[in-house]
Amino acid sequence: MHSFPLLNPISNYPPIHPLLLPKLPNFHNFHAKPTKKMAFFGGLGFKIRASGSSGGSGGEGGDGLQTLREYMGKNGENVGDELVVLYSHLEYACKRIAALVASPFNSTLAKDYNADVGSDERDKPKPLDIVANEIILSSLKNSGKVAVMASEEDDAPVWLADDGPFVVVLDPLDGSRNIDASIPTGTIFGIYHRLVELDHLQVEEKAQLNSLQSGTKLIASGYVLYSSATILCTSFGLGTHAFTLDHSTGEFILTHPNIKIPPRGQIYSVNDTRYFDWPEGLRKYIDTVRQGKGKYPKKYSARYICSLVADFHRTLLYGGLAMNPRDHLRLVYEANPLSFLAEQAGGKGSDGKVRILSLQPVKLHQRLPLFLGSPDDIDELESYGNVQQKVNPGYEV
Ligand SMILES: O=P(O)(O)OC[C@H]1O[C@](O)(COP(=O)(O)O)[C@@H](O)[C@@H]1O
Repeated sequence: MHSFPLLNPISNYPPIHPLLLPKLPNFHNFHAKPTKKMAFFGGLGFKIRASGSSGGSGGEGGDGLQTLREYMGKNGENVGDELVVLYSHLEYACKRIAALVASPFNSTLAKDYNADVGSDERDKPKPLDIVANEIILSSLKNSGKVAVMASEEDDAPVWLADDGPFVVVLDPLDGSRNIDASIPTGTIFGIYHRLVELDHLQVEEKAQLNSLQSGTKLIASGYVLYSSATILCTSFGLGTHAFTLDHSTGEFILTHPNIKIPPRGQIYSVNDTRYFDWPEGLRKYIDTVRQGKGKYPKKYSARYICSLVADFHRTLLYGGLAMNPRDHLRLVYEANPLSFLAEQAGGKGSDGKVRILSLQPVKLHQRLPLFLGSPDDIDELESYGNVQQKVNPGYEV
């Protein structure tokens, strides 16, 4: 029997430094610029032209492909060098997380950690959440561009650099409770400018206040979906665009420029075993659309992965609604960044009554009902009035 050397999945992405590689065809070079040939090996054997407000076609390397870095650069959306540096560190962290969640070692890490954790596991951070958090923290620190990082996994925001121009809020690994079944997971992030007018305050206070900015102040947000493909979907305020990781080159390639959510979908996404804890309005709405008796005379179907990034990603592409009607998801780390993306794609983010981005966060870990999706579907849902689940007894699974 062969025995394979044990690689630490956390510290081995990319697995081999390119300078140590023997002379191989260039699709093995993780740092090379994508070419058509390399893209073929990565499964991206088609041409894409960036559309959108940037004027778009600039930044392509003549091969019809555009990387995230090119898209952000001077010939693309031109978001500024500092944000480009920040994104390259964030990208790197997310590639490491993608490698980690796909690694045979992730369950080993989980077991080691769980040995020390008490019986009330459900709302405790899962081990991979913590590892992912550390990976992102270290990358953001190295970028030198982040003043403060506020993470769902930390009680308080971490102050990183006095002169960092940006504030990053994030959920490092959402959906990780299903990781043992290889269910898709995701990283969600939002980016604000550092509030220079708060620079004179004590670190704790300015860290907190910078992280509690209203969603209307977001300058960028995004998610990375770890699924059959690793997809980084982002917006800098000029549309929502998705980039797929080409594993042969290590580059995120623009595959879904200017996503437009359909005005209506035919899918609702919710944990509907909670039906009997729902208020009358929400029950009525779901009963109506699944019978095809709503304003859109089609019978709706249910899809619920129970992984917010995956449910939201599908909703962005196919339309309909992704919702969690109880006070469970977080305004700062999840609802605001995803609502920003939804709006930039022509969709809506609502708490069932008002626009998510209009809410001023008062607590870092503030939870709320969240409804994201097609504009006409969200409007119809809100018209039922009473759709927020106030009964929240706690659920075991
Ligand atoms: O238990 P519910 O209400 O179906 O909630 C599921 C949602 O919770 C999440 O798992 C996040 O919850 P955690 O932050 O506790 O992991 C989402 O990915 C998912 O959409």
